[in-house]
Amino acid sequence: MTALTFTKGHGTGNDFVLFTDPDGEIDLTPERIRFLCDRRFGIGADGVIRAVRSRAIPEGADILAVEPEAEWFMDYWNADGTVAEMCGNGVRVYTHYLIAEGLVAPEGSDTLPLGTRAGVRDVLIGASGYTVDLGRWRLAPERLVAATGLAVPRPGLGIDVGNPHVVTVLADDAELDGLKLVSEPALEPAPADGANVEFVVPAEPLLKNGVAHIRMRVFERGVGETLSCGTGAAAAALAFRHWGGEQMPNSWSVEVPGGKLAVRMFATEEGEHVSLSGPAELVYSGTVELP
Ligand SMILES: N[C@@H](CCC[C@H](N)C(=O)O)C(=O)O
Repeated sequence: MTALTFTKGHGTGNDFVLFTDPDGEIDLTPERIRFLCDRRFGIGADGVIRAVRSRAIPEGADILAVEPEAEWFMDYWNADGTVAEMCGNGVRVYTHYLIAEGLVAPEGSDTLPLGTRAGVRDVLIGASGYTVDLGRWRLAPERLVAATGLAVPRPGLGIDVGNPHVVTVLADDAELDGLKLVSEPALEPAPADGANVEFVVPAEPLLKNGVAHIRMRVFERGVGETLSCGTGAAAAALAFRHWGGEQMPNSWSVEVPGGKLAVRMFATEEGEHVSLSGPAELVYSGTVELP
């Protein structure tokens, strides 16, 4: 048995167990992750985030070659014990945790570079929350999406923001609210590594003060339906803008069951980036015996 000191946190209801293992000494197994995320037999969370120094794990070597300042790596695991490349809500909560634990001490509205399996991600620390630059995004293949509550499969647009997403637009609020996301939506053709699946509808009105407003529900790869998915919100806004064409803005507000997230697309020298802003909360800390 190993005693683990953890903190529970969330970003718009997407919840995580976080702990510090600077030198990567804890043997993290899928079984241990499933235990930590179990809402009845463990702590309960959508995912686990280990704070580990980039130099302490193999994936960190590539990170440090690109950005020597990225001292900390977000070792993110889904509740089913699989690892994922990126977590948009998780990276904000992770930043908040690193600051609260005194592991980083950024000044004022500084930017913190963090290692992730999707590469280096810069987090801007603001007075009212965190903004993460999710980097470049790309279109991925279209797929048919079948889910309980949908009479017929719908076309879904593939979007990669470091991790894979398929976004489907539904007719209206009633159709979105009528979905039963108790089992994994079926994708045709099935992506080899799976995907997070987002269902979106426009809000009424869609455009307000130059910002486009949409509502979203999500079935996360390796988790199930969650109250929010940050990278999913970015993918949903990107897909909607793709469908909407030139008249669509670059500022988006995405309402999820757990709150609201802001997404912005902006030009950089290497191509268009997408950013995600939202809250991050730490709720409680404790100790648990790992099996
Ligand atoms: N909740 C996250 C995404 C977590 C990873 C995802 N389930 C995957 O497997 O890609 C977010 O806020 O982005």
